[in-house]
Amino acid sequence: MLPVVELKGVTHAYLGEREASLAVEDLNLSIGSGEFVSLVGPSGCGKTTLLSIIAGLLQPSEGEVSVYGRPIHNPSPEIGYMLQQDYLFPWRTILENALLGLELTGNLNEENRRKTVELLGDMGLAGKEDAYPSQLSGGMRQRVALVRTLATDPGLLLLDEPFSALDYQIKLQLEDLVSETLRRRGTTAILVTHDLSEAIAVSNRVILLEPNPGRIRKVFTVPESIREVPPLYARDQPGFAELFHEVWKEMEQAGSKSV
Ligand SMILES: Nc1ncnc2c1ncn2[C@@H]1O[C@H](COP(=O)(O)OP(=O)(O)OP(=O)(O)O)[C@@H](O)[C@H]1O
Repeated sequence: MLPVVELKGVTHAYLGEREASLAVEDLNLSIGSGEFVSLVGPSGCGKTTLLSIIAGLLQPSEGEVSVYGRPIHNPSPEIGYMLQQDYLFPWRTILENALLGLELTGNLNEENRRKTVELLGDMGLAGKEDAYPSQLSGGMRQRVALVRTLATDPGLLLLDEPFSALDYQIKLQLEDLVSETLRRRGTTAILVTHDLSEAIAVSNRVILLEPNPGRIRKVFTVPESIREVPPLYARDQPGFAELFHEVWKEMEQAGSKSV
């Protein structure tokens, strides 16, 4: 089957006034349909750069990126992008915020509106449609942002530390909710996170990048015994602690890579 995301020899250098700095170098990666992949690694190893390239927001200096078999040069409605901050408009109600993506892509109709209301309900936000963002908790606002992203039904979802600003308890609940929703929809997802246990709990594969320049250091496949339960319980599954230590050790070595 055709991969959803394919990177071939992707290199990116940011051009400064005097010199260019190599952010990522020769990345090769293939992500299949419905797969959940996490990108982890020390600060500055190129996780956000890579996500921006896959989103079509940044053109790599070298190499090829394709999504659904087509080269990516611009953002596309097939690709949803969710960030750490929720970026809800304070003057719009929850439902109006949730419908924004559909409005912008010219896809707002009665059917999609009904589906979005349903999705708000799935995310535990029933009855909040007419509230304003300031009346909601941080965790609720983040769920609205997720509904807004999912409402356009992207086949590929890019998540850049979407849970990192939340309380631990809320973060665990959201991991479960997101993971369940994406599995049900068959959405392919790439998550950038600094939280190794989150990465292992939600993913099929954990990709460890190393810095200077950003390269793939190691790919860890999460065993089925961990995948078969929701993320909240994955942490208690046999093999979880061992895999966590393995990734942790490798990440420490990646972090000590000299400039
Ligand atoms: N706009 C930019 N201009 C110049 N250099 C940049 C720019 N954005 C990132 N870089 C550099 O590219 C490298 C990779 O940065 P990137 O933000 O992709 O890493 P990251 O792994 O997401 O980091 P973090 O975990 O700290 O968010 C770093 O050396 C960074 O300084």
